[in-house]
Amino acid sequence: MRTVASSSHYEVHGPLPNIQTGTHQPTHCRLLIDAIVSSFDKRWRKIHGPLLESKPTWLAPWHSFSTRVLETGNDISPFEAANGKDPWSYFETNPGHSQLFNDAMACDTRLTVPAIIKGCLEVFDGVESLVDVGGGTETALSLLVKAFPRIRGINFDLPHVVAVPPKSGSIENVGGDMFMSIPNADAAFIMFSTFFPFIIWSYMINPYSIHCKLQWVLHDWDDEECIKILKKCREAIPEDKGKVIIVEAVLEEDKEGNELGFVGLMLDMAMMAHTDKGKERTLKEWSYSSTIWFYTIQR
Ligand SMILES: C[S@@+](CC[C@H](N)C(=O)[O-])C[C@H]1O[C@@H](n2cnc3c(N)ncnc32)[C@H](O)[C@@H]1O
Repeated sequence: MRTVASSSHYEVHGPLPNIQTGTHQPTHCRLLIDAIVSSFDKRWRKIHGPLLESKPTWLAPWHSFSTRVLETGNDISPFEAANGKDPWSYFETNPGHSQLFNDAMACDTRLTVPAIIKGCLEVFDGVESLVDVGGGTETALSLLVKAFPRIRGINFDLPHVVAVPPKSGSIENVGGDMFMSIPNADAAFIMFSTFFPFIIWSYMINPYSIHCKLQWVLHDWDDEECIKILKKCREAIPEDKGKVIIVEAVLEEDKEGNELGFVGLMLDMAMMAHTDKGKERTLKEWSYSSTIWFYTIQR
């Protein structure tokens, strides 16, 4: 077992069996986030998630949720059925709601990125430039660049998201569509804000040069769409080195009574309500890739 982090806040467990990678030995560390969880109640009041979740726009999809579940071949998400557009198009024409969504994402990010920095420090070894794919309003990158001042950060998101005034002068903001093209960088990061448990996948091409980051983005999309996004990430990073870091929730199978199992299921339902084909995935579903270096961080 390789120890990634050990402190009073984090407990490191051994590797999971049956996870194979190509050339690199997988590392699996479970980190207990006591500090964050214990302060959660206090922070909750400052978290924008409940504000977002209680908005009529966000609540309406749940009223047609059963139709989505019961009717096969129903490809329009309850969000689109209720609001006439998919969330990303809706946000484009509703700046107030867009800001609320981005603030909610940023709140989650402020909880999880410090845990990533503390628990998975070596993932960022040797990283010189990092593009945060679907990075929202640059919260994750601000924290990462502060922790690793050598990193040149590129925050990449839809044009209307990066059009809001940047938080930090040190991060480059680029607007675009990740299905078309992703700005070149040493590393890409994909994260779609959510609560624990989450998983960091580090697609290893070269262990010392990280090139792409995706944080909580892939759970918005089905497998085919994820493959398209990942191919664009591959094009964005240098051929001979670099990696894509993916931060996502992981559903746990066969864990009856797991107190946080319900959180994953709740997120899975939220994806069903708010996105066309998004879903949370189990460890088995994430394990299809052949060369993975990964960590899970879990309460
Ligand atoms: C759930 S948010 C995650 C934000 C951020 N990664 C975080 O963890 O807080 C998903 C992000 O993907 C962005 N997004 C959706 N479709 C996109 C596209 N086609 N190209 C680029 N970004 C996109 C959204 O605007 C949003 O900021």
